[in-house]
This record gives sequence, C-alpha cells and structure tokens, in this order.
Amino acid sequence: MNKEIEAVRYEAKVTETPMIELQGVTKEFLKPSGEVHTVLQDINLTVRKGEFVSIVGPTGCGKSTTLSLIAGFESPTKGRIKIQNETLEGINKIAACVFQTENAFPWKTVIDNVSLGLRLRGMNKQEAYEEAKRWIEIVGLKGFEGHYPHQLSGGMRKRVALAQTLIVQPQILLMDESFSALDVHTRHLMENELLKIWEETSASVFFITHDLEEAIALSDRVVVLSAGPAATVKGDYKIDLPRPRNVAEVRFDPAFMRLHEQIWNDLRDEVMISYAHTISNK
Ligand SMILES: Nc1ncnc2c1ncn2[C@@H]1O[C@H](COP(=O)(O)OP(=O)(O)OP(=O)(O)O)[C@@H](O)[C@H]1O
Repeated sequence: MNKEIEAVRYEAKVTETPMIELQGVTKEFLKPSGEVHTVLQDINLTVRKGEFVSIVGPTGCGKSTTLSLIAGFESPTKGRIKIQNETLEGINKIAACVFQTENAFPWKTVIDNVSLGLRLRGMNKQEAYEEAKRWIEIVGLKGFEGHYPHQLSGGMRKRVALAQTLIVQPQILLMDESFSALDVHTRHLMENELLKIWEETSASVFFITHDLEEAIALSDRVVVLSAGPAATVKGDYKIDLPRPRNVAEVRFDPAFMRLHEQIWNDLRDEVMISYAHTISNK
C-alpha cells in the first residue's frame, strides 16, 4: 500500500473526540510527618479517541501517579478526570493496564491466562478459549497455548501480558514502562507488535516511558512533565512522522532526529532540576 493511502487511513483513525481529560488536576499525598507532598499541580491534558500519547519526565515526577489517576486507583485532590465526557468516580472500567511486572498467573497455562479476563466477564470456557487462541496467534505465540509462564522467555511472557489485556478490547490502554525490562531487540519487536495491534483498533493509549526515543517512535504526541514536586505539563509535542512505522527504522528519519533534539532540550532541563533536588536532599 502506498504511503499516501496509509497516511489517509491513519489520519481518519485519530478522532477529535476526547477520551481522557485531566482538568486542573492536582494530587497531594500526606507524608508520614503530616506534611503535604504535592506531586502533580494543575495538570491539563486531553487524550483523544484512537490517539497514542506518551508521557516522559524525570524520575519520580509523577508519571505513574498520573496513570493511577486515569485508572481510577487514586482520585485527584483538586480538579477532575473525565472519561468519555463523564467525570471519573472509582475504577475506570473501560481501561486496562500493562505494567512492567508480569500479570500472568504462574500456575495457569498461556491459554488459561489469556482467556481469564473473558471468563471473569462470564463467557463460557469454549468461547473464551476460541477468542484466546485468536489473540495468542496475533501476539505470535501460536503453539504455546499449553505452556506455563516459567517455560517462556521474558519477551514471550510480555506477549502473554499484552494478549491478556487486549482480549477484553479495552477502549483505553494504560502502559507503565511495559517494555523496559526487555532486551533491545525483543523490545523493538514488541513495540512494532503493539503498533500493529493498536492500528487495528480505536483504543487510546497512555504510555509511560523513561525512553524518549521509544516515546517518539510510538506516539502521536509526547507530553513532557516537569520535575517534581508539583510537576506540571512542560511541553506537548505532536509527532507527525508517517505511519505505519517501524520503530527500529524510524529513528534514522531526519524528522525523528529533529523532534528528539527539540523534546530533549525541554526534558534535559527537568532532568537536571530533578537531579539537583536529589543531590540537595541527600
Ligand atoms: N501512595 C503514595 N503515597 C505517598 N507518596 C506517593 C504515593 N504514590 C506516589 N507517591 C510519591 O509521588 C511522587 C511521584 O511518584 P511516581 O511513581 O508517580 O513518579 P514517576 O514519575 O512514575 O517515577 P519513576 O520515573 O521513578 O517511575 C514520588 O515522590 C512518590 O514518592
């Protein structure tokens, strides 16, 4: 398929419809001393339906806290979170999470792990198995249905985690450092796999990473958080590289390098501030 046709198809996928909205979100935690620790301060951010947004920022600035708020594991101290235009109260039922740690139960086979989400939603075993087989094939694990997690490599277990999450067809996919434990080759394979699957769906992805190159290679937008405490949105960059993308190859595109330089200029300052805080707190 030629690039123009692909670009048109892709452009049509990201809609203007807001899926996740953070409106003036502040999050405070109480320290054991009773002091208030402001992690996030007045965050305004919108992720549209079908959009892939990555969030980068210095260590400890509040990226995972932002994800917890969108998942509904925590609630904002001030401001509000809207999901599909409704204020979020409690757990976000249309979101699913993939964390750095693995989600698979060690005593269950691949097919039992992957079909679990559907079984918990009341689907009968045969139907859930059929659907699980389809997802196991999509993530490249056909033939491993009867294996247990310990019989698989780290990359394969990550594929199980993806299939486990995607089988319930979440409208929002929340990913926290999901591929950071993988070697670079497996990581690129998984990133390409994720993009392929995402391009087939209209899921909105909120992706946390420490790796700016990974963020640019995958995303429609990269959001930079400032150094904490009281982190806020420092920059919001549109990544207009053509799709479909090969994450290993797109890094050599001159437009990629320009974006990297521009965003890194923003991020580097925040990393230095955060580093200075760490040193002065020692
Ligand atoms: N439940 C909590 N209670 C108190 N403080 C918390 C809680 N959760 C997070 N924090 C604090 O909020 C700050 C931000 O943490 P968070 O994990 O969101 O940052 P991060 O950007 O994801 O970090 P990293 O890049 O290291 O993964 C940290 O100072 C952390 O100690």
